[in-house]
Amino acid sequence: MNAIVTGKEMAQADNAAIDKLLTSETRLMELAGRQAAEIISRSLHRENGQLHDCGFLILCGKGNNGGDGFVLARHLLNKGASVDVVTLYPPDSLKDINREGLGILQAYASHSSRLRLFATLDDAMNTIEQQEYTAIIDALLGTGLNLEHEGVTLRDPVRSAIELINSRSSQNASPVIALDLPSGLDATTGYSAAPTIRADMTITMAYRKTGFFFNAGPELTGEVHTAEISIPPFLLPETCCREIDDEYASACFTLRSPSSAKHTNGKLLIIAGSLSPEASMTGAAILATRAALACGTGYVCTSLPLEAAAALHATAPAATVISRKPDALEQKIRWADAIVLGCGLGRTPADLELVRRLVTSRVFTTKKVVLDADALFALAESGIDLAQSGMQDAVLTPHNGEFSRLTGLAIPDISADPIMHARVFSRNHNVALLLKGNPTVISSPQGKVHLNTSGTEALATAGTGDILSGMIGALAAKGCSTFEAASAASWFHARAGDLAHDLSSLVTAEQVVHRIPEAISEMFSITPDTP
Ligand SMILES: NC(=O)C1=CN([C@@H]2O[C@H](COP(=O)(O)OP(=O)(O)OC[C@H]3O[C@@H](n4cnc5c(N)ncnc54)[C@H](O)[C@@H]3O)[C@@H](O)[C@H]2O)[C@@H](O)CC1
Ligand SMILES: Nc1ncnc2c1ncn2[C@@H]1O[C@H](COP(=O)(O)OP(=O)(O)O)[C@@H](O)[C@H]1O
Ligand SMILES: [K+]
Repeated sequence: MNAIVTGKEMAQADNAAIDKLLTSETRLMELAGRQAAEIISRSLHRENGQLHDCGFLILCGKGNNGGDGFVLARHLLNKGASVDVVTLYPPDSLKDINREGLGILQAYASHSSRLRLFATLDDAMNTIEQQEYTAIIDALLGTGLNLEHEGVTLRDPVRSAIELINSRSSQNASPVIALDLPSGLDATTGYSAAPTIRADMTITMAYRKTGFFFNAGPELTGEVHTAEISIPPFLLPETCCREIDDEYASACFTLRSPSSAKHTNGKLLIIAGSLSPEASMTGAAILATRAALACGTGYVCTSLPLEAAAALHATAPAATVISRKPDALEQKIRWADAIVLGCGLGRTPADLELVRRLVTSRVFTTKKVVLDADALFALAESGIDLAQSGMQDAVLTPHNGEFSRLTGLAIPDISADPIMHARVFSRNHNVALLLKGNPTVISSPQGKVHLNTSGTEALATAGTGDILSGMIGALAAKGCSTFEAASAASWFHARAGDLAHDLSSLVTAEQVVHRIPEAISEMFSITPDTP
């Protein structure tokens, strides 16, 4: 799984490369600029990587991001391009490494007419206005910018440079390439300053940054390429965020062994669905049950009001049904390898009491447990502290609204930094958390965080959350921890959504369930029977 890092983690890894691997900062910067030139020439589809017919404008700030820009300028020149470089700050305000980078360019300028150096934006304006560029390169700010909140105003000369780049790009269609990240974007949170570069392409150093996935990040980075600059993954903290991929998801999925039996292939209890004279939420139980069966679970038993049993049997005949009677439930809880609690359970006092009783009983808390929907509502209402109740391996699967109710945090605060909030919640309550969204964040009590960046608005329809709960329960029943099950299931769930319909706007929860076998079997090169 690829790492996705915060600004701080990236700076720590940069420092570790320098301190522990004895890689000089100059070498890292050289690799950054050189790799960026390679990526640019590849993306322009140039033969032999030569750029003789290309012209670039590079605007450089005073930090190391600007230093990357000086190195890039040199490598673009070496490939035959013409390059205009604007330095926004006087050389004596630059750090040694960046002054050296600029010094090399100044020496180049005395030999090459293809390089023009401008000491200020004003000096460059006339030239820039008359010139068509193959691309404009933003080397103004990188991971050195930290924003307290969205919309912090930047000062000149950076502000004018960003405004110039954005307006040039909208007038002349000169594509904008951001080095490391679009200037003005906070690498960690995805907050954007006023103004922030709107890039067509971002060439990020070593690892993608968490800010690319949240807040303004997704709209501003354009296509993201990662430049390999010799900062190996072992320099990253164990707990840094990882992106779930097909390899991870399939490693978490256990195929049945030839000698297996139904009771060794995962026994899952789903306590879901409700029926009253006023309303029915039987569908939630049916979707969760069908999703669990579609994941190849050996045995699925669903507890729901018995009047609804016929409806469940009509679409999931392989599942057994039990009532909500305490004795029957307790017996099945003992039997189960994993339990899903909450989808469409209801919010009556009796439902709240059921959840309270279960999450405080040892027979339940020692199982792998998935708590979703109305179980989360009941937890919030009862104020039960899960850390106290001693859940041994549980995952909660809220969307932002449910998480807000559970934590008292405002929804905008949650969406501003979901990774941080998920991490804190998991640690404080000793449970895994799957915070739904695009992307979905999954955190473990030990501080690990996975991001599921796959999936689209195909899943933005009622019932897909019930399906996800059933899938998590299935993978947990088959052997994964709830953290692994939540991570892998969210990936397969998203894939099933992708496969459900050519037009994502028309996807229904039913179609997602139908596609689960295909989403899983394509990982194992098995052709599923068409449902
Ligand atoms: N060893 C390293 O540290 C490496 C760093 N690299 C590059 O270095 C970048 C990070 O370099 P730096 O830490 O020097 O930081 P930056 O280059 O991102 O910029 C920091 C500079 O921006 C200014 N600044 C901060 N907040 C500002 C604001 N609100 N308005 C205007 N100016 C502001 C600061 O005065 C500082 O001089 C990375 O993004 C990457 O491009 C790469 O060269 C790879 C190796
Ligand atoms: N725009 C989107 N892009 C990707 N995934 C989405 C999007 N909208 C919703 N989802 C996913 O769909 C599921 C919806 O779950 P939930 O809100 O609990 O639905 P319900 O309660 O109706 O079943 C979650 O897994 C969520 O991450
Ligand atoms: K930049």
